[in-house]
Amino acid sequence: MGLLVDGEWQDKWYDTAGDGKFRREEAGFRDWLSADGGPGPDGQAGHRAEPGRYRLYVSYACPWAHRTLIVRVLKGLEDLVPVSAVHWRMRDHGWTFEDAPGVIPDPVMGAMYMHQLYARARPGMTGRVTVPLLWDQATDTIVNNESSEIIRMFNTAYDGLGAKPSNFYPEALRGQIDAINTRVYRDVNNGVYRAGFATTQAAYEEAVRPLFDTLDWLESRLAAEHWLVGSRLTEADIRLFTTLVRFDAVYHGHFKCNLRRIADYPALHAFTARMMELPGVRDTVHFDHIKRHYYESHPTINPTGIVPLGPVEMY
Ligand SMILES: N[C@@H](CCC(=O)N[C@@H](CS)C(=O)NCC(=O)O)C(=O)O
Repeated sequence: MGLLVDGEWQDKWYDTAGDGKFRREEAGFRDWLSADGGPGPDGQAGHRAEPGRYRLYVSYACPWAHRTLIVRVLKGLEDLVPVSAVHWRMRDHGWTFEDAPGVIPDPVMGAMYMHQLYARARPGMTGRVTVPLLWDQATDTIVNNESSEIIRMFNTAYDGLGAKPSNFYPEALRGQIDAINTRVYRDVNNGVYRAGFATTQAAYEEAVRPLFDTLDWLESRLAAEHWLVGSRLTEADIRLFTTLVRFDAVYHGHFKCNLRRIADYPALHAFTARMMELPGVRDTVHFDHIKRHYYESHPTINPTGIVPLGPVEMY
């Protein structure tokens, strides 16, 4: 675990000094991919969608990267946007392309470490080296490394190039989707990390209580409806799913989010199973990478690196 400082890699754990709270850094690359190469919704610099031009870099362990893999498969972009996948273990050198089952090497520069791609895109940069990221092979740089934006780009950018017509962020539902996303991001997606990486009892409890309040609230919504918004699959469901599917396997134990399991919530459990059955989604879920990543990458939380055998029942 580490970051780039003035273009040089430094091995450094998250800084929670002071109040013991984990704070996620803002993503640093925010250009936009669009059908015509025009600017993004807030005027971001545009890159034109073309078959094979962009490469998506993911970790199968990572819930943020997982969002992008799901939208990629649901939109039928597998041949249009190829993928590289890092090794599950993230230690002294951060994400690596060390050879192992499931790893898909980097063809752009034959990188061994993900930080080499960041330093190539922005020489001298200071910041964390995260997945997912979208690489533009034509301009040899990173387009974007913020998953919530990459899924919005994938949702429409390839519609004229053979993508499936589904729309996961329809105009009429945006207000409701945004409202759900805000709460789910704060209390659930990022909430599990705020619990797991907290270094004081108070910071941990401050994350765990709203996490379970929000899971209770989601349980009641999903007991009444199959999907979170508008009786149809939207990005709000995809964003919730990637945390729920990891919950009982890692967040419950490793991150101490153990007031309840997802298996104890009938509607959340059924929702997760339903998401798994969507065409192509099961193939995006790699429990081996998920479990080994968390238990092997965080020595301050799990010094032995032992990966628990359970839970027996998965989806
Ligand atoms: N805002 C980013 C967050 C991505 C992120 O934090 N990814 C984690 C893996 S799950 C990572 O690469 N962490 C490396 C680090 O923090 O140094 C997104 O949603 O795309």
